[in-house]
Amino acid sequence: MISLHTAHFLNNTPSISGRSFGSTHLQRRCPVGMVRVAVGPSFGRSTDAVLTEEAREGVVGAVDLDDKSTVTDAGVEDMYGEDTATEDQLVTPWSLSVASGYSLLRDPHYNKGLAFTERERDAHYLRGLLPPTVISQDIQAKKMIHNIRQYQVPLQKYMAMMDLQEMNEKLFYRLLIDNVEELLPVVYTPTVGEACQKYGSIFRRPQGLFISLKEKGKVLEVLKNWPERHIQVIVVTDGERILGLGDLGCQGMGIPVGKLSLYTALGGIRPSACLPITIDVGTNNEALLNDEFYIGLRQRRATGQEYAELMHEFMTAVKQFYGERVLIQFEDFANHNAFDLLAKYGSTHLVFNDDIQGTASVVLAGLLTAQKLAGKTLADQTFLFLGAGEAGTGIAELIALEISKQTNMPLEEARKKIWLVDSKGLIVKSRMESLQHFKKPWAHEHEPIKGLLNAINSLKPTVLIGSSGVGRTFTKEVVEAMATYSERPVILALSNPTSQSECTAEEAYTWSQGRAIFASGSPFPPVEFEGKTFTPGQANNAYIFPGFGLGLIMSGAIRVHDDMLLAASEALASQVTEEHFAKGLLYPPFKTIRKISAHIAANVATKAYELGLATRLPQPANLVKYAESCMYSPAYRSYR
Ligand SMILES: NC(=O)C1=CN([C@@H]2O[C@H](COP(=O)(O)OP(=O)(O)OC[C@H]3O[C@@H](n4cnc5c(N)ncnc54)[C@H](OP(=O)(O)O)[C@@H]3O)[C@@H](O)[C@H]2O)C=CC1
Ligand SMILES: CC(=O)C(=O)O
Ligand SMILES: [Mg+2]
Repeated sequence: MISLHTAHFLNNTPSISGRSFGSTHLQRRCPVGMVRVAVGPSFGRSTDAVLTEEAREGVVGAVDLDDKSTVTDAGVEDMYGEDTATEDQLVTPWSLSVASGYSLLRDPHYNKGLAFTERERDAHYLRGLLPPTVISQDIQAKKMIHNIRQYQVPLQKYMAMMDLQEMNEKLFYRLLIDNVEELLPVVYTPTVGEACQKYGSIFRRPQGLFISLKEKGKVLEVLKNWPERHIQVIVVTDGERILGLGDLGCQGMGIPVGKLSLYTALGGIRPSACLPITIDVGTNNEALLNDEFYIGLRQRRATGQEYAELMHEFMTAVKQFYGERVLIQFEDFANHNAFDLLAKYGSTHLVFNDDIQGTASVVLAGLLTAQKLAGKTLADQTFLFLGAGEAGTGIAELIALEISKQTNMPLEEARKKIWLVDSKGLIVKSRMESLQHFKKPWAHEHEPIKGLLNAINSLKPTVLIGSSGVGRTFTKEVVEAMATYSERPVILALSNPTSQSECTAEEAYTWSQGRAIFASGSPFPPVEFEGKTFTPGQANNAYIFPGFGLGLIMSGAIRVHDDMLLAASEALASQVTEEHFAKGLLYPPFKTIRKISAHIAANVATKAYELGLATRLPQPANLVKYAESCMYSPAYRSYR
């Protein structure tokens, strides 16, 4: 029923390079068994297919590989033997190596839907598979955004966007790039948080790679299952601290997927170079363990050596398979692993912890702007954090580094301007023995204090930063106290998603009588107060990581250095114009994010060259232009 051909189909195939998932997979895993086969009309007559070793050996009962007489122009029904095989018989999962016809329409990377031209419809066996009309990507984008706006429920918008990503990748990115301010809250915080919570229920098709304890000893094999070889950025989570929502186990996958879609839309990294990964070592979330729709391992989290061994195997396999220059972004790990992973792999791999380093860089950028708005230098301010974990201590350290650079003050001295409160109260010297290592630099001489308000009244901070993951902790009393000690208090409610935000924009402005300089991790709409409109900024690492990653990739950097974070902050702050200042904005609007990312990338790359960490030589003359020229475009390509 299937006849084997070789040379004929080599000459006759459409020349789009093969990218369909299963086929590249089979080609890589079964190079010996790869032969070309002619397949029936429903899959396009000139497509290449890949035949596995098993198929050649005749494991598909209904397929006679040696019978050359049965392929006809009329086609052969049940050619894969799926209908006739009984449930316990083996069936070969056929796949095509060159997308054409029906499979082309189902390949999100190449699909253009109704935008396929008449010529392409002829050349690629699409006749009849599409209705007659041909429309432009502009019209497609207009229709899609109109449809998405019809949904009232954010999660429905999220699902519509995910469906689009799986159907037509270029249209997805076109929509996201053109409507970034509207769609960022859909594909990213806050909606991505709800999507992760409900991931099991809304799960349709797997995205990214899942590496669980079951794959221990086989991680390299798992990486080989991914259809792309030229990976430049991996975002990896183990799902233990998803935004401020806690342990969501395997369902944390929504975060790497979302972050990587921003890498492409905001930073211009090609989608095929991005790989989302979730490491599943179990979950301690009882509700998920008892949820019949839960998609992850049903066991409590592995810790200690078992955890470290899987992570080490993963890190080793990634470097072995993708090389020294693949960027591994750690995302939403719990702090008891995050700091150790960064320290352990920082000197051997190109690693970046977004929650520690990306957040630090974005907040520092906002503070550099705020120092102009408030008319004070960083060294003039007193900083108080609610939350002393990854975000809190990461930001604190970068502020101290910047103060030290600005004033030549020793780092130790600069740190004394910064205070942190954790779940047990103010971090002070007398708690030193019991403190986790990342809190120790912040244990200053002071009497113990319980409660944020007491800490504010004692320390009289001018900058208050929320990074505890606990919502509604900046109460009216807290904001009013901040406004008592400073004419222009800086209040940053960083915790995500919106439900965990320390306060709303409206609360910050009204309780401070319009004097607060405010930004939040998740977006809030503008606020009217006493006839004036206040536009809150979004202090979110999404401003930094896409451009930061682009800078590393385009310079071929092999390690991340703190000075690169400072360089990224300066680049972001430099994009805030007088017009933005006038509106009290700490950050430039997201709608110019690609330009912002190009500047961040250029500054980061410059630093990589200065530090001797860049391997792409010679250094391009104009790094901003070079960054722009590297960026992915969602415009459709013409297929020959
Ligand atoms: N806007 C942005 O770009 C980013 C925002 N975030 C957000 O920041 C939040 C925290 O993230 P991260 O730092 O990684 O989390 P961590 O778990 O590392 O840190 C949380 C910290 O908050 C403290 N904490 C918890 N509850 C309270 C409480 N009731 N009162 C005082 N302190 C408390 C914890 O105290 P203890 O140490 O005693 O347990 C810990 O120090 C999350 O909501 C996350 O979404 C994170 C990264 C980027
Ligand atoms: C923004 C982000 O990285 C977080 O909330 O974890
Ligand atoms: Mg994060």
